[in-house]
Amino acid sequence: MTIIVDQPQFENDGEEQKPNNGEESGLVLDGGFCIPNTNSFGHNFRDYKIESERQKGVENFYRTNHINQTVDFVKRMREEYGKLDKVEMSIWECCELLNQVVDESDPDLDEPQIEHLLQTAEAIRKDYPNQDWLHLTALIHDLGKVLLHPSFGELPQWAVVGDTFPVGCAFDKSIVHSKYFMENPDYNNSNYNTKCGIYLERCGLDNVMMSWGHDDYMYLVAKENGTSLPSAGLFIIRYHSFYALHRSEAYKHLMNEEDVENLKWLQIFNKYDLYSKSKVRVDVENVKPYYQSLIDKYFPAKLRW
Ligand SMILES: O[C@H]1[C@H](O)[C@@H](O)[C@H](O)[C@@H](O)[C@H]1O
Ligand SMILES: [Fe+2]
Ligand SMILES: [Fe+2]
Repeated sequence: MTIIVDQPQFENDGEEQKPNNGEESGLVLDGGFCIPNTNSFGHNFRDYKIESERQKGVENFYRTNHINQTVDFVKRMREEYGKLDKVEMSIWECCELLNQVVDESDPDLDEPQIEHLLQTAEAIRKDYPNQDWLHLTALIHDLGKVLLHPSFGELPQWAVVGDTFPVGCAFDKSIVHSKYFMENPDYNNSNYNTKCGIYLERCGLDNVMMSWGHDDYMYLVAKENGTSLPSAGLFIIRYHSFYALHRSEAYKHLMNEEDVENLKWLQIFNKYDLYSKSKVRVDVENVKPYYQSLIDKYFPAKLRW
């Protein structure tokens, strides 16, 4: 594991970094980051087939998730949490609040959530020192998990964490533990169970309803609070759990051209999100001033959640 945890010295020319697609800038997808062979438990990453107590819990999690994430449920959640009337707090306060929640869907993570945020952000910062928006995106990508906290109504795990997928069209086989979709009421609904379902081909992911969880919620919070993060940053936040798309290439027929461009950044980001989960602790106080400066640049001091 090669994450440098001491505050790295980067030259910052203070210039706004515009995202572009990987091809134009000649970005290499592996940016020098070293992918470890095993997770904190000594297993392969995202191996959902291993026989273990933890995996039983994860499988049970996905069963409930796949049964309950329906078009109706997503509509209700979007409406309720779109009000942003639950809490008022800063981004950093939310990072700290997140330490009080546990993600039961994750077979790889065994650290407090803030460790994961900073490990991801520091690893990506090392390889892409000039893309400050990407560092901040990494820091905040999982903040939507505060939906598990009592001050947000303490939503159940299945409504907050785990991989996401579109609702309103057929569930793809590549989704983790996809057999449990057979028990989802939308599974037999002929409006919802075809390749495009209620959507048009190439309609753009912005027009597609994703299963409700921390991705879509954090996207909404960032957008509605007027963030100046570029569209690629918002795309990463919104679709980082959509493994069926960014790993298995399912649902590509729903993307428009902007999605295709943004997907390149998501695929870069994913490696850091997934493989930086390690026992190497980040010195939070040491790196906080840097991340606070990014928060000040891209967000208001207080946000509505
Ligand atoms: O279990 C994990 C975890 O909940 C992550 O935050 C999410 O982004 C992943 O997609 C999921 O597999
Ligand atoms: Fe996540
Ligand atoms: Fe994450």
